Amino acid sequence: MIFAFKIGFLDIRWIDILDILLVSVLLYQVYKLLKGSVAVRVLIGFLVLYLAYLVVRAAEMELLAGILGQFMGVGVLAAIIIFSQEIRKFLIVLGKTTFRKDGLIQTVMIWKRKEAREPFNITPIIEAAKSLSSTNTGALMVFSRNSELKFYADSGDRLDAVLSKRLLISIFNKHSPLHDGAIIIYEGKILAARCILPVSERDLPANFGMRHRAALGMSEATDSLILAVSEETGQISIIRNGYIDSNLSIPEIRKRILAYLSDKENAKSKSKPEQEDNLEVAS
Ligand SMILES: Nc1ncnc2c1ncn2[C@@H]1O[C@H](COP(=O)(O)OP(=O)(O)OP(=O)(O)O)[C@@H](O)[C@H]1O
Repeated sequence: MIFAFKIGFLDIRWIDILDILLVSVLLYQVYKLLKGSVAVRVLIGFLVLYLAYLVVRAAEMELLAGILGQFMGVGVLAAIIIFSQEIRKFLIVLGKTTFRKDGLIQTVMIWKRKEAREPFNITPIIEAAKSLSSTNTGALMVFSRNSELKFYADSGDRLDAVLSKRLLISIFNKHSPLHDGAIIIYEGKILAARCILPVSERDLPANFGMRHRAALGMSEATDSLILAVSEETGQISIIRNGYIDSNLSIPEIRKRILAYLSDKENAKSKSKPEQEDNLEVAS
């Protein structure tokens, strides 16, 4: 056997290094696929349990290793059920890139391009939000920076439309067949309208209705930022990571959206509140 080097009593082989590299690449790809969805937390939970199992087994703690081993066995089956949608998506992506000419190179190029992504022009959104607010027209806009939020986009009508103030106002016009539900904005386009968002179970002040509850639920379940315009008050709110920020000035709204899109948010708006029962509504 050819050994690469030795750490203490451990003989590291070249094949071990390759093994570690491949597992790292695989884990990173799975993380990228799940990033932005609640499934990533479940995945981290599984990984922590698996690491604990390896440590306990190496320490020869028979009883605990047995219990964790049983759990891991069932865990694999449970993971397949929990991640069935993601596994399907992963296999589709894999199939698409493998069978395309120079698929792997193309995939790497796409990732590289996404790393260097610049935020798009959000002026039409800001202008539309101002106009919707002044006419007390309810609106719900979900911004996503790293995924199409396919599960949610599929619940509505696919548009793939170029952003414009007039289009946004038309969509949220009370007589428009597209006005109900949320729109999803991704890479400078309106991906879909009439999307159904997950609803938060938390207690909210009476002045917030279903629209804000759905915005809050979406911010808890995904890595998105949501802009909501209240139908009653015309107030514009930014919802992110389980926080609702109302009464923001227009420049502040613009700043928050741009910071989110360029991944330059400050720690406060990124982090979760320390106390779960805090009412995370800043107005
Ligand atoms: N789960 C959901 N996903 C997406 N949109 C939703 C959801 N629930 C409600 N909405 C949107 O909110 C709209 C209004 O709901 P409702 O009348 O309860 O809110 P509201 O009292 O005007 O809300 P708010 O005060 O939060 O603006 C619905 O017509 C729909 O467009």
